[in-house]
Amino acid sequence: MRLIIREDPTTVGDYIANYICKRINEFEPTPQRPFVLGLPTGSSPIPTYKSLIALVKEKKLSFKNVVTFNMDEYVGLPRDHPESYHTFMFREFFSHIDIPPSQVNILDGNAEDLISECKTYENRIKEYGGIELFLGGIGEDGHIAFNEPGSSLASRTRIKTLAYDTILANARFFNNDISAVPRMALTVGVATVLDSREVVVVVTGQRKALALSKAIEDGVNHLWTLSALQLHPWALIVVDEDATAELHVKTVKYFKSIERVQDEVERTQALLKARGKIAEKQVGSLE
Ligand SMILES: N[C@@H]1[C@@H](O)[C@H](O)[C@@H](COP(=O)(O)O)O[C@@H]1O
Repeated sequence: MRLIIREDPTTVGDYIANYICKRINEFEPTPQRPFVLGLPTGSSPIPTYKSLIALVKEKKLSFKNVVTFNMDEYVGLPRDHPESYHTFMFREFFSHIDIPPSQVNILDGNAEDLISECKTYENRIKEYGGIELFLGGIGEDGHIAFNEPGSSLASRTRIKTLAYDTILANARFFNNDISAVPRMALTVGVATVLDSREVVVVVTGQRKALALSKAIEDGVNHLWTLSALQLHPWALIVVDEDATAELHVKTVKYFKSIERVQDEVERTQALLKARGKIAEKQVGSLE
């Protein structure tokens, strides 16, 4: 697992957006072979979405051949409710980029048969060959998507009853009216996230600090479902300084040193590649 620390939520968003942009462009998606991207809601990914929108406007990135799968959706909230995740995603992201709406997948929390909705969602992900990169956010109790404490680490897309702490935390989006917050949600499971080829998680703010320390300094534990990322071969967590408040100083120093060494390796590789190209050109001009 890699941990990248940036100054504040804006620089975290810029880092993740550039990272995703690079991955999509390197993948060279086509209509036959789209890039499959998992996406979260919440306030934490908003700076990332803003930065991705800017990259699309600057023509550095296109979502024409990207297929998305959202992590979760409330049960019973009308689709056009201002706080449904469907409304959130179009308001904050999809309406501002060039993705065809037919390539957007969001769980339907109003489906007649919620169990079959969840099964179909898992199958649709499989039909696309799995998720290439899952971007996630976390709750204060360390939940990823809506995988509340105690969720099975082998869980799949399903109906989940929300923890009272999550209902309290999300009341801010419902005029602080706790009774207006839905009690249930549909969510991808921990195993659905772990199945993705790459997972990137955004964690910002001091209120997430305990969850971050539990997830990376303690062992794998279903009470902090983000900790399951320790089992993933390609996981990256991008955080701001505030979110590191509960980490040991040595943990922060360790991950910063890894980033420095990684940068050095990448600079050297770029230099060697550039020299190789120069050499190739010289050979070419002698021929
Ligand atoms: N189901 C969502 C999570 O997927 C999200 O990560 C979390 C964090 O929200 P915020 O970023 O606003 O703190 O909110 C909800 O619980």
